[in-house]
Amino acid sequence: MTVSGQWRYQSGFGNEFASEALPGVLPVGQNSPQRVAHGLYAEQLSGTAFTAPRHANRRSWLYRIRPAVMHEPFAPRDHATFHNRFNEALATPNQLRWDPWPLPAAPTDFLDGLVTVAGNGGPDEQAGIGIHVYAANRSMEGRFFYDADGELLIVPQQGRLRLATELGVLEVAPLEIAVVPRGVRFRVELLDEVARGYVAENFGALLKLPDLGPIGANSLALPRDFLTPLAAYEDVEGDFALIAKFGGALWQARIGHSPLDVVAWHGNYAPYKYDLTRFNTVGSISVDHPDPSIFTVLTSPSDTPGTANMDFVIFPPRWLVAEHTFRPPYFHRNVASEFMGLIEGAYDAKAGGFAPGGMSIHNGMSGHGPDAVSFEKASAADTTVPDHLTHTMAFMFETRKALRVTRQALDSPQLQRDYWRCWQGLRKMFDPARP
Ligand SMILES: O=C(O)Cc1cc(O)ccc1O
Ligand SMILES: [Fe+2]
Repeated sequence: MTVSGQWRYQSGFGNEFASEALPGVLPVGQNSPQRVAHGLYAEQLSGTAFTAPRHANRRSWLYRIRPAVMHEPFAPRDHATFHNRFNEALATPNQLRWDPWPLPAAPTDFLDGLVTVAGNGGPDEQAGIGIHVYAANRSMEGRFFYDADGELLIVPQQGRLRLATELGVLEVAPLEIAVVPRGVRFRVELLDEVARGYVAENFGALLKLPDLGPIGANSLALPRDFLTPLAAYEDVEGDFALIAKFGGALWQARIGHSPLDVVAWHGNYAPYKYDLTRFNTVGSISVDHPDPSIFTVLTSPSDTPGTANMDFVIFPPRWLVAEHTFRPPYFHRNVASEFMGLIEGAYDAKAGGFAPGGMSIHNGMSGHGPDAVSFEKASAADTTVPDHLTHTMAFMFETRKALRVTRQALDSPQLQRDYWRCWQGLRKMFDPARP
């Protein structure tokens, strides 16, 4: 299938965008004219309550070939591995780490290749996150998906994806991320042989840029580096499937046409992508290791000020210059819970065992930090010279509630049952006589 339109983007975060794949479609001075140009239908897609304060209000107007309601009834549909059942096992205080998630042997598309690893909260609470991995070797064909339960933050680790969405086409490669808003219908095509990555399903408030406080008006992720697609549509009929995630479960309906039929749209509720290598990383130029909140790309606030429903945090290449400082991540226990993934390279707190495509979970108040080898190395390092961390990109989905791990993730052969041992070599060094 081909999509008509242009593969180009509009820049900015949460702007009032406007885009036409055919000129003259967008009505002027109103949103819902009696008759839309070219016989299109007008449809609103709301991403926040109608009455949300203006600064937080998100919605778009779509001008499309057929309204979204045109499909046959939905019926529940099984998915063996993608769900929101976060109470299958006790929430564990154990530190957990997994080897890279395996690539599929059988033909598998993005949707079939989704595996739920952990999560908290859920769609009914409108709070919490689902954490999933995907591994695929073919494009979605003849089917379209939307998630009514949360927005999807997609973090490719291997292989480029083309996300053909109602609002246009996004191409994302490893070291880029994409966000598909709640409700937006899309198809995932593979641009390489295989694709693997991570997905956060955000049930809470929409992801937004963090406040910068005393950092000032710039730094971290810059709004103009976020890219939203131009309108692009396909006018295709056939026997297709529309798959919805609704209420934590999957549903499927027949649909006689491609729902990616939006010829023009305007508004501030739309998918976007961001190149992580654009992140303007800020850190200490004196002493000590700042808390990783300084590396926040996007945050979903909770109802408690300063306490996020989820943060998306990255650990990009950077200079470490702090003097007489233990430079890697410190030992710590965190009130929040941390899921980490690795896109490329190595992570400076883990000398081994944390490989690209792998992941770890350190739940609230569970001790963690550098492994014994990393600790020894950083304790002996010369901190009068800068250290350049290159070719590395780890990330964290941090969330206020404990991460409840799914049965399939706990039982998987990828789980490193000896992870705890990486800290057991930390030597007792205490000696009251030692300076
Ligand atoms: O646990 C981790 O590796 C993530 C992390 C990194 C850091 O630099 C400080 C705190 C923290 O939780
Ligand atoms: Fe941590």
